[in-house]
Order: sequence, then C-alpha cells, then structure tokens
Amino acid sequence: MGLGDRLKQKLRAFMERPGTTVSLDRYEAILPRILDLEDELTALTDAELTERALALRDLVSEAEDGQPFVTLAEPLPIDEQDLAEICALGREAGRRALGERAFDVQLLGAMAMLQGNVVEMATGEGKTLAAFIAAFGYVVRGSRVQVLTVNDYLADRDARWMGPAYRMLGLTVDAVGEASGHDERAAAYRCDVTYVSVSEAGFDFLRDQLVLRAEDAVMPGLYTVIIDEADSILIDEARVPLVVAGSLADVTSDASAAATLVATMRPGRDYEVVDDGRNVQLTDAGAALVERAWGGIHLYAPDNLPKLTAVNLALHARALLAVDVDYIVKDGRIALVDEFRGRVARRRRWPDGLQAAVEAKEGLTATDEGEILASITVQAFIALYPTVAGMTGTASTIGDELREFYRLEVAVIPPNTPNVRVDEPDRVYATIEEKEEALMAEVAAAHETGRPVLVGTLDVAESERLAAALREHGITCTVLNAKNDAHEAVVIAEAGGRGTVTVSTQMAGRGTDIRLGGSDEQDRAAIAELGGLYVIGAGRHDSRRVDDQLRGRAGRQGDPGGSVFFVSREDELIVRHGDGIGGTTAGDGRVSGPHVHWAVGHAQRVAEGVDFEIHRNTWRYGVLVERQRQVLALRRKALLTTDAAAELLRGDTTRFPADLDAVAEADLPADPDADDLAHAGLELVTVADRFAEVEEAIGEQAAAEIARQIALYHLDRGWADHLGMLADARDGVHLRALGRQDPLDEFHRLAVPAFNKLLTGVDTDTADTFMAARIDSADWTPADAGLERPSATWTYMVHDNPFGSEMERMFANLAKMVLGRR
Ligand SMILES: Nc1ncnc2c1ncn2[C@@H]1O[C@H](COP(=O)(O)OP(=O)(O)OP(=O)(O)O)[C@@H](O)[C@H]1O
Repeated sequence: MGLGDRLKQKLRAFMERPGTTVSLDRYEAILPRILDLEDELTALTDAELTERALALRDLVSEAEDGQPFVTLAEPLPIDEQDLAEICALGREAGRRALGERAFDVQLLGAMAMLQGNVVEMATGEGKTLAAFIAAFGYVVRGSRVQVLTVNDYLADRDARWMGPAYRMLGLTVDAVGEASGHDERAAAYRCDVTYVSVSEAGFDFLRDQLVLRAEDAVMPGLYTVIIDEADSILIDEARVPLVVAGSLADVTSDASAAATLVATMRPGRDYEVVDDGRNVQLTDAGAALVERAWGGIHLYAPDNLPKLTAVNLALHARALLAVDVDYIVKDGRIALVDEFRGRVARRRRWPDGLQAAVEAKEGLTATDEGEILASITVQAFIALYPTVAGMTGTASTIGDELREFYRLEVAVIPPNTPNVRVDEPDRVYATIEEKEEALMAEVAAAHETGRPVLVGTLDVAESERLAAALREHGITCTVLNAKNDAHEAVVIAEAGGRGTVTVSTQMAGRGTDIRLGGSDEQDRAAIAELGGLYVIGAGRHDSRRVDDQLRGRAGRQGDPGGSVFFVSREDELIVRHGDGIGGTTAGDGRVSGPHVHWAVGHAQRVAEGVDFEIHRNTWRYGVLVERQRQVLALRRKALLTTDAAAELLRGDTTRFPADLDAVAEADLPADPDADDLAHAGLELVTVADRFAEVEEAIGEQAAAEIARQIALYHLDRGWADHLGMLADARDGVHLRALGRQDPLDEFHRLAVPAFNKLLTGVDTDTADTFMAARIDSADWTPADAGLERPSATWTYMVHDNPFGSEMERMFANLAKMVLGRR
C-alpha cells in the first residue's frame, strides 16, 4: 500500500469516527451516598473535618509500611466508596472555606477526572472547584498533583482561590510562575498540589535535565496532572516544542540584506505565492534579480545555500506573514499572535531563522535564538505523567485525538442549569463586502434594542476594520485584541451591559466571564428580557472548538443568549477547503440552497482533518527523538546520582601517553594509535591508572565529581549537537520525500546510528578529556580544559511553522477526495 493509500484510509477513518463518550451512570449512582456522608460531615468541627481527610491519607501510608504521606509512582485505585468519601469531603470543605457547595454536576466532573478522563463542562459551570475535588482525591490516594493552566495568572488565581479549601483538608498548595525563584519553585513543587502553567512546568522539567548537581533540580518527579483548558493544551499546543536555549550560538545571518532586497521585489514577477497561500517561491526573474543585486553570484551554487535560505525566509516573512494577523509589533519587538486564542503568545518564536527574517522585515534588531540545549514537545511532556486528567468547555469533537494521542476518554458533564441559548444557522454571503454589510445591519438592529453584542473576529486587523466600520455607522464599540489587552478585565466586565458592543478576536472566546447587566449586574433582568448577550461571529475559524468557545460566552449558567455566524464564499476557510459551497445568490448577496450549511461545515471538517493528520505526522517524527531523549535522560540521571563516570574511568584500560609535552615533540603520524605512540618511545599509561593517581592526589570523592562533570559536559554537548543535526535532517528529509523515499524511514535511518554514536562517544570523549587534562586540584572543572558550557539563557516555545508544506496540500486534497461532494 502506497503512502497515498494509507493516508486515504486514515482520513476516511477520521471522517467516520464514532463519537463515544464516558457514561456517567456509575457516577450518578454515587451521588446519594455522597449526600448521606455530607449529613455526617456537616456535624463536624473544622478540625474534625481536617482529621477525617488526613485519616484517608493514613490509609495509603498504612498500605505503604506506615510511611507518613508517601508519594507513590501512581495513585492507588479509587473505588466507589473512596469516590463518595472524597466528594463529600471536598464539597464540605468548599462550602465552609469558599462559600461554594459543589453542585452534583461538579461532583460528576470530579469523579470522572478521578478516573483519568477529560471532562467537558460548559463555560462558567465551575471547573475550578471540580478540579480542586479531583486533586484532593488524587492526593489522598497517594499522588502529588500538578494542575496545569494556560498561563501564570490563572495558576496564581486558582491556587489562591482554592487554597483555603485545600488547607481545610490538610493539604499544602502553591503556585509557580515565571517570576518564581529557584527555591520558591522547589518548595512549590513539593506541595501536595501545585498550580503552574504548562510552559513553566515544561521549562522547569527541561532545566532540571541540565543541572550539574542532583539537588539543584526543582521538580521531585512527575505524578498526576490535571489539565485545565485541556483541548487547548493537549491538541492545539501539542506539537509546540518547549525549548531551553544557550548562548554560544553563532548568529551571523543575511536576514537584513535579504529583507531589503525582497522589499524591492514584485509579486507575480519575482515570486509567486503557491499552495493556496501557504508557500512562496522565487521565479526565474526573481532569482536573476537576487544574483544581480549580490554581484553576479550563482544563487543555486552549494556555497550560496545560506544566501538562498535567507532570501527564502525573507520571502516567507514578507508574503506569508502579515502584521496584525500573525504577529503584532509592540514596544519594538515582534509579538506572535496565538491563532486559537487571539492573544499575544508569550515566549514564542518562529523556528530556524524565520524570526530573524520577520524582525528584519519590520526593521527591528534581531533577537538571538541561541542553540537548543534541551527540548520537548508539549505532547511528549504530558505523556511523562503517569496519570492524566483534564477539563475544558470543548472536548467532544476531539475525542479521537485524545484517545489516539493520550489514551484519554471524554466525559460530557451536563450543565447545572439547562442551556437556553439560541444558536442560529450560519448566514452565508457571496462576498466579504456583502457579508460585512449584513453583519453591520445585524449589529445595528440588536444594538437599537439595547441588547449587548459581542462581535467575534478572526484576527487583529479584522477586529480593527469592523470596529471602524461600526463607528462609521454611528455605533460606539470597544475593541479587544492582542494589541490592546491591557484593559481586558474592564472590557469584559462591561461587555454584558446595556447597549454595549464589543468587537474582539478569539481573545474573548475562552475563559472570559461576561455577566449580563455589566459588572454590577444591576440591569440583569432587563438585559435577560432583551434576549441576553448576542454573539455574532464574523467568520468561522478552522476549528469548531474555537467557534463553540465564542458561542459559549452567551447563555452562561442558564442565562438567555443567542449566537450566529456570518460566512462568505471569499472567507479563507471556504476558499481553501470549501469547494465553492453552491447555492443561489439573492440581490443582497445572501447565498441559500439545500447544501450551503452542510458545505460550510464540510470545509471546517476538512480543515480539522488536515490538522489532525499533520499532528499525527509530526508526532510520528517526534516519537523516535522522544525515545532517544528518554534514554539520554536515564543515562544522565545515572551520571548525576551515582559514580557511574568514575566507574567508567576506573575500568578503562585504554593507554594514553603519560607526558603530554613529549607528545608534541614526538614524530607521529596524523592519527596515532597506541602502537604508534609506543613506537615513538612515549611512555604509556592506562586511563584506570591515571584515575587512581588523581584519586590518590585529590581524594576519591573529588575525583568522582570531576569525572561526573566531564561526562555531563560531553553528554549535554552531544545531545545539543544531535538536536541540531536532527533539525537539519528533517528539512533535508522532506526534500528527499519528493524523490519517493518514505521520509520517515529516511529520518530514522539518520537518527538511529547518530544517537548510538552519541552514546558511545560520551564515554570515549570523557576518557580523552580526562587524559588530556592536568588535574591536580579538586577545584578543577571542564572549563579549565576549555570546555565551556553554554548557559541555559532562554526558554521559549517554537511556533508551529506557519507556512505550508507539500504535506499539508496533499492532506487537503485527499480529505476532499475522501469526503466527496454531496
Ligand atoms: N458550586 C458553586 N456554587 C456557587 N458558585 C459557584 C459554584 N461553582 C462555581 N461557582 C462560581 O461560578 C463561577 C465560574 O466558575 P469557574 O471560573 O470555575 O468556571 P469555569 O468552568 O472555569 O468557566 P470558564 O470556562 O469560563 O473558565 C465562579 O464565579 C465561581 O465562583
């Protein structure tokens, strides 16, 4: 079966997937038992309640030879009785300490999370409290818990907010943020429950992989993780590599010269945008222009590869990345915009020189990208936790991905109060202009009545354009986007007020709590009477989840509300994946017909299918590297915590010359072996003998420490080189894919022997360094032999390569073939 057939089969399976979710029957049956227990618990004093929770923990200790508060590699299993007891205690602590008694649906959510599921709970249904109960449950079953959030703010907020309830149950809790120092981090991770953003946790994990003394690591290990906004972290960010980079990289580039040159080029003549706007290539005329401008060079000569790369990157930056869509310029820096959240994506960079190309395009100073010292994708990082649970408002459409990539199931929790929001069918127009005209009229009509309106847009530029148009129509509105996020809290607080019109990017779509009647909710009843918040989407996103999150801003906790999306045939999603969508067009541009709505949904499903395939494909590349990383991590841990390096030297019988000065003077062939050395009359000594001498001179412990530091240096150096090599190999492999070899097989053919060489290389390099050095004091470090470690200076996330590949185009065409036209 060829690659194409395999892809076709997979895509078909994806399109025909069953939407199964976890049954809640079992958990519902426990609810009465929780009520009974609750009666008992309300009679206790606070101190007695704490005692009761601690008694649960003691059960684990007893099972583990009476050790107090043990942390197990995996939590003990949780049966019905445990679930009931945990939920009753959690509910009671929440009621007393926070003034919030968990609703039944929150308990269902907590129980489902305690069984290692991802729960879908609608906006405002109180996921924070449900997660607290689940976290408590995992701790009393012997685990430590990290609650992963999407940012520092939420980690801090939730740890503070839930803190009193945890403490009432005898648990310790803390948060880690970017500003936390080393000792604070170490202490926070040793609490029973730690709230931390996924990036901070990932960076700490990576930095721990680079420490030179075991006691400098901040994380005591990875146990249970509960993931907030699970779809966002597990799917949208899954492919993002977290990176720790060092300062020794050589940064010379032609970025700025290339940017100047490319700015003079004309689209169509000098370069072409291809693949539905996902790729760009130089024409012959363009290449000739570059060659002339750079003094008659031959651009495609191997020596000029760096120049060709610089031109290609500059073209990408110019033609495919747009300011106020993909990034904004803020305070003299490029800030990437997160496509799913509409926010500035903090600490994100484009990979492989693209960042520098965009900086050059905007006339900014290039920021250093450094050499990658350690790296892990979000998905691989999450996979390291033995126990995973999560929660989000939108999980049911990604059940398959969660199952395939994480072996997680989704439990859909019903809302506490039924959802009465009215979701109208999409309104489809022929052109963007007609669509926006109709959207204006819809906003104006709703605004006239005083009903609050939230207009959702796809990017910063669109939000600004629509806001300006609304103002021209005499409608006052507030804009919320990555550029003016400083006033977010105020804007959101008032977005549900009478007559308020808010134009926002996806920023308003997740985690924002829009209250009817504005912050004081004074007008609440009247606004509810008007129909509640009206969400109007200016276009559909590639992912249904983003649209659903936007809709979810209306109709929260049983409020009235409404939503509708406006779509045009010219929208990017429809152009790329919609196949025209059919229908007949009325005088105002409105398109109608039996298949129009189906066609819009179809375009979105194709986009999602493409994304899934790319995710799966990048993951296949990542699997091998991740396995290598794990092997290396074990090796490193052994070096760090045992005297493995000293053992190695002690047992090494390779002979080296005893007197290094004599070697310089001896008459030797280019690459001498031991025989050559002996022949030249040099005295030889084995590594083992030399090591014994050094031990004698500076003490066993000091010698072992020096051996350790040399080995760690070579291991880390080798890994950084390996990562660099793999990145280059991947690019090369894709070129080779055109030559019909399976690129993944090719990649493995390169990566496997390189890694094996790395592992053996560490041992020989360690011996070489040791023998070449003159170690006469315990203070000796590898830096004395010129082996400088790059300091782990930067942490960042690599932004998904935005420009398309052969692969993506292929998937999109296949998806269309598989789905067919109706
Ligand atoms: N059992 C409860 N009793 C009373 N109030 C509650 C209860 N549970 C949650 N709340 C309140 O509901 C609001 C929403 O809670 P929370 O922020 O946890 O929701 P969420 O599910 O995380 O929403 P989002 O999807 O917007 O993040 C909060 O103001 C919280 O205090």
